[in-house]
Amino acid sequence: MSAQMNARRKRPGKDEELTFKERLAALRNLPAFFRMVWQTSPGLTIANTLLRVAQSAMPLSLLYVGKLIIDQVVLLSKDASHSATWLWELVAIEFALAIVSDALSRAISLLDGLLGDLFANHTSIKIMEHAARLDLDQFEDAEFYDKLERARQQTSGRTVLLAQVLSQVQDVITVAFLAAGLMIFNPWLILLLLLAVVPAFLNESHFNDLYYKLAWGQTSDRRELDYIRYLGASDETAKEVKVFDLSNFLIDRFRAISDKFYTDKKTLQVRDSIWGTVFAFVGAAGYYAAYVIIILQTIRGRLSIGDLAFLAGSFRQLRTTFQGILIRFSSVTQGALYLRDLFEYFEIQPKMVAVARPRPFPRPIQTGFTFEDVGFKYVNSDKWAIRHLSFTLHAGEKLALVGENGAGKTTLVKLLSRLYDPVEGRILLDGVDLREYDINELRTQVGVIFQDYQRYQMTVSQNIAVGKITESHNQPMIEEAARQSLAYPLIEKMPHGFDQMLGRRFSQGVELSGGEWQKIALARAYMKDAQLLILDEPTSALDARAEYNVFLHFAELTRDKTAVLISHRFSTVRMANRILVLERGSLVEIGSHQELLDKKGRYAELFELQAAGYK
Ligand SMILES: Nc1ncnc2c1ncn2[C@@H]1O[C@H](COP(=O)(O)OP(=O)(O)OP(=O)(O)O)[C@@H](O)[C@H]1O
Repeated sequence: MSAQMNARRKRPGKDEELTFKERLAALRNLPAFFRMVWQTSPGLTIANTLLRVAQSAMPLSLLYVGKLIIDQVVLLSKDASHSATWLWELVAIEFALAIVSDALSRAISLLDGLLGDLFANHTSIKIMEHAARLDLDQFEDAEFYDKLERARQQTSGRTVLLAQVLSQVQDVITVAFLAAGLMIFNPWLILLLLLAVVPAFLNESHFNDLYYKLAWGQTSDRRELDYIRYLGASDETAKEVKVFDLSNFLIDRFRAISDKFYTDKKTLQVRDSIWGTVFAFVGAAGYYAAYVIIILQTIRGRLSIGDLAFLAGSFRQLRTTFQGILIRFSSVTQGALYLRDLFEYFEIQPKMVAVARPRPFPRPIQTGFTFEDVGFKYVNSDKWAIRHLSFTLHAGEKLALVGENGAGKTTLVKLLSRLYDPVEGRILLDGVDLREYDINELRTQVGVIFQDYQRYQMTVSQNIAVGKITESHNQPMIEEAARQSLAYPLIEKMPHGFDQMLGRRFSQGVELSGGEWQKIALARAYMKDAQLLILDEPTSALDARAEYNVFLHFAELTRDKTAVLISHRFSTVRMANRILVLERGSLVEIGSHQELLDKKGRYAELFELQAAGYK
């Protein structure tokens, strides 16, 4: 079983209980979380902390000044000759404290907001940076996707966690201040306080576990829900949804999943609110018991009226703050559990490790690429996509790959460009394993345009520049690439030329035909000065004449380069020096067009088949 599967088994399942210990263990993620917050902005983090410490002293100060005011008022009401100066000074102090406290809360919530936004951006960037380091096959794993999804959710959810943890620290200090005040008058009140809040906390904590487990178990369904929502309401899918009349099918599926989400959550929410009410009652009983004690002591003359107001106020405030802390503890640990998902995602390491001392890429390539008994299967499949494949792609050669759908042509190309490494055998470049070369250098020296290339909803220039993004400001180079791919005349006719926005997603974007998109995408191949150029059916949407011209041009432009092209059109394929025929992942024939025709084998058969279609 894979390490990932093992990791999954350890996670709380439907029947497993998330223990208190596990919750505490999740708190271990907090230091790493704070490191990330600190990296986001040291200045804002310090300012936020200082303001919160100042704010935590406010409740006790306000209550105490309030007590002094009441005592003064009582004194003055009994003895009118007493000076009132101290009373008015106290009122002025309370007024000042109230203003400062209000200003502090506003400043804190401002800093929370700013820090939260910066943190969300910082985390999103880290998630993207990490995704860029991972291997392609990791993206093809559903479990990986779930992790990525949960990590992605962290970015906004965790800004709340940040405010919660900081408020928690602030409230703990507030409680310490208030409790100290209470202890001085009557330590027993603290015991009553615990009785009033602990049961409510345990209840809250229990339900938070259940909410977390519910959300955890729903991750992959939630992904499906997002996908259906996208299919049902997106410019890219609208055409097919209409033509195939899919909307009801999609809506029914959406309703089925979302109804289940709703029912599961509703059951939990109803139980939560019933128990919450019961424990709120217990809490209120604790508070009023304490109130009665304080009142009795005041009647007996042991406490002044000011003391009564101070203690009752302190107790009430302590109860709310303490309850807040305990309840928040539960959501902080829950947040920390989600953090575990984020850090688990960051822990996923690419399997294609770079060699310690990579070899420089040969310039120029001497002998070429040799496949030695290469076998490959995708992680999510038991079937060999390629098996026992041996051949050499000679330096400077133009090789065409031919084979029926699913024969393994694209897979071969992905292996050549090291998107994957072979599972069996090896691929050599000038006699040395491809894995020994620097992967980044390899990527600059091998240019590939895939059949499912991306149609970026960006400008024409940007769409071409993705071929070599470091040259995105090199307009002459971009225009030259467009000339070479024969896209130039098309771009010239666009209202904004190279600055034309493509696609329908953004305003003023124009949509292109399939063939027009291909010409633009092809220009990416010419952005790189790569030694090996691979075109994987990037011309399938071009009409026959356009494809012929593109390849004629391609052959001319790559005269001293090595090239691999995949096409289902034999008029194009025959331009190659040699043709490799693949069938179910294995090589069946290799040779020039004429040699293969003379051989009257698989190639000749496929060629005749196509020729007959044109007759
Ligand atoms: N990402 C993937 N995960 C699992 N299996 C895959 C994946 N990509 C391709 N395959 C499988 O590998 C085999 C070879 O696919 P490949 O895309 O290389 O074929 P191809 O010759 O390029 O086909 P086509 O002419 O249709 O583009 C197929 O059986 C396909 O189902």
